[in-house]
Amino acid sequence: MYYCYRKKRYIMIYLANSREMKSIDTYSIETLGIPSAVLMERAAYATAVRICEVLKDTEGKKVIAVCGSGNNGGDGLAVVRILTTMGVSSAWYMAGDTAKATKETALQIKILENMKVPRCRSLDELTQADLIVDAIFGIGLTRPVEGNFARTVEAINRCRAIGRAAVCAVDIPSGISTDTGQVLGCAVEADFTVTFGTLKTGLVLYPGACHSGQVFVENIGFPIEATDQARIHTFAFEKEDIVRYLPKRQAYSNKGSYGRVLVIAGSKNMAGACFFSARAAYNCGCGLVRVFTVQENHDVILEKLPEAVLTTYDSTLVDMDLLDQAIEWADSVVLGPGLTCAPYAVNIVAYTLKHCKVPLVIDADGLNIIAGNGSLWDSVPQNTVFTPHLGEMSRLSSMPVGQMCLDLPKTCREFAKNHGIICVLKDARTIVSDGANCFINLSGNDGMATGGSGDVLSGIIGGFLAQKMDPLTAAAFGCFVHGLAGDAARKEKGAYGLLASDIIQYMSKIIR
Ligand SMILES: NC(=O)C1=CN([C@@H]2O[C@H](COP(=O)(O)OP(=O)(O)OC[C@H]3O[C@@H](n4cnc5c(N)ncnc54)[C@H](OP(=O)(O)O)[C@@H]3O)[C@@H](O)[C@H]2O)[C@@H](O)CC1
Ligand SMILES: Nc1ncnc2c1ncn2[C@@H]1O[C@H](COP(=O)(O)OP(=O)(O)O)[C@@H](O)[C@H]1O
Ligand SMILES: [K+]
Repeated sequence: MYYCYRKKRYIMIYLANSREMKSIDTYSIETLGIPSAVLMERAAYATAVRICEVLKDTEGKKVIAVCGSGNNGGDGLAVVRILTTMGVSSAWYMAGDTAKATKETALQIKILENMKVPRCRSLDELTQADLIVDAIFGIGLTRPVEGNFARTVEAINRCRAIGRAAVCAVDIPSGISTDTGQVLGCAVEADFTVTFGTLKTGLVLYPGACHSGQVFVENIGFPIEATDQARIHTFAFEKEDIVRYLPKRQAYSNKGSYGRVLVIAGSKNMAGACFFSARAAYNCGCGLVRVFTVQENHDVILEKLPEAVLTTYDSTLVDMDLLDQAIEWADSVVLGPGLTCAPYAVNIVAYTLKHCKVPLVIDADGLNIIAGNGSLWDSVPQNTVFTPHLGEMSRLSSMPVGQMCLDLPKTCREFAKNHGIICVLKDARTIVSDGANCFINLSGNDGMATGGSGDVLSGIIGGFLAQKMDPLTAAAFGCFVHGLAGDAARKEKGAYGLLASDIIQYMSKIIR
């Protein structure tokens, strides 16, 4: 859960990487002249207040800050001073070399020494803490945590694991990469994180999100122009964005006003994929859905989704004129769920890629067919939305999954840029990119790791495309709505019993 002070300042949530965050810092300090000590004081005060809230009754409780020699350490030291002045028993431990302290951090050390605030000299003393402030590394972490630093991180994690102390991370848990959320060597596991100015990508991407606990985003006085000039390029939707982005309904309208989606999906014994995709397209408001599928699925689709228009084909002899008419009819096309990779399906995909002039979503076997037939790339229309999960992405890009996971936003952005498409890289935190900007989806849950869940997503994106949403927004907003519906379904049904059909059912609670 993310608490942002920034309400109404921007549409959507901004997610900074370390370069962008440093640019905000530097611009505020060097160009606008805000003293760095002022920012540090506000950061520390906000953290101290959150710590008091979490501890509730601070009487008899002890806080120890573990500090590095960079400005993250300076924040931790200032927290100790502020808590001390609030009457909270506090102490500090230097994990970094004091000789290397930045001038801001050196100043904080001097003040604590002047105030005679107790300094811990051994990691063993951490066991006396009720709450440990992790201020070893913030956005300045540049390499894996090793040696004494690693031992310090492990000592903090041990105190937390035995239930001795809660842990508050300052800005980001030490050891987590601000850019990728990866653990660099080892990382602190926090109960909560107080971060400054804006959310960081590393706080929401896994495994960083698991290490961060609850995240509080605090305003420490960065002016808006400092954020603007940093040109942050990663965003996330929040619930308030639903009404802003949802296609408007008009009283003076008819089903022709809300677009027609063609779902080219399903195969023998795979009727569910086209049903899920088509039903989800209807549920996000589009006017008409046509399903183009094998004749074996005729009865089941008519029974399960009588609202759909149906065109069926004989897979032993696909009538391309029928496909052509269906494509001509559509305002958007969803291609691939449950299609199989049989030769007839390859022909369908090749034909659709060549002749489709409306926005296109390619999912599942549509992706596998392109991965297995490289020449098809030549006919992929610009701005087509690709929705691979990690396995499909690995087949498409020939990159091992492990390598992709080291930097999912980069993998997604570069793939989109290289192919001129919109990439929806599906995972526990789905990333969407057009090659320049990135969206990280913050909705959804592990209950959605269930068959058919991805088919639902392709239908939602197709439905928004048919309603004239631009492809990047349709893809990113589609993921957000999909995840919110999954969250609503989980709330009532739990994670274990959650089915793809529940996601569809709960969509109408999210968009109304
Ligand atoms: N600017 C401001 O005024 C404000 C900043 N703020 C706060 O400052 C934080 C950023 O501070 P920062 O830039 O000083 O970096 P920080 O995260 O403390 O670490 C840098 C130190 O770590 C070292 N180091 C890195 N990796 C290492 C490793 N693996 N193993 C060992 N050493 C390693 C690195 O050493 P070096 O690479 O130079 O050898 C350097 O000494 C930010 O997160 C926020 O909390 C707020 O108060 C708002 C105002
Ligand atoms: N742990 C999770 N947290 C959030 N979303 C998830 C999680 N696991 C799966 N999902 C979502 O569920 C969907 C699964 O899609 P996909 O793997 O294509 O499923 P299928 O092929 O069964 O339809 C994706 O949108 C993915 O982001
Ligand atoms: K930290």
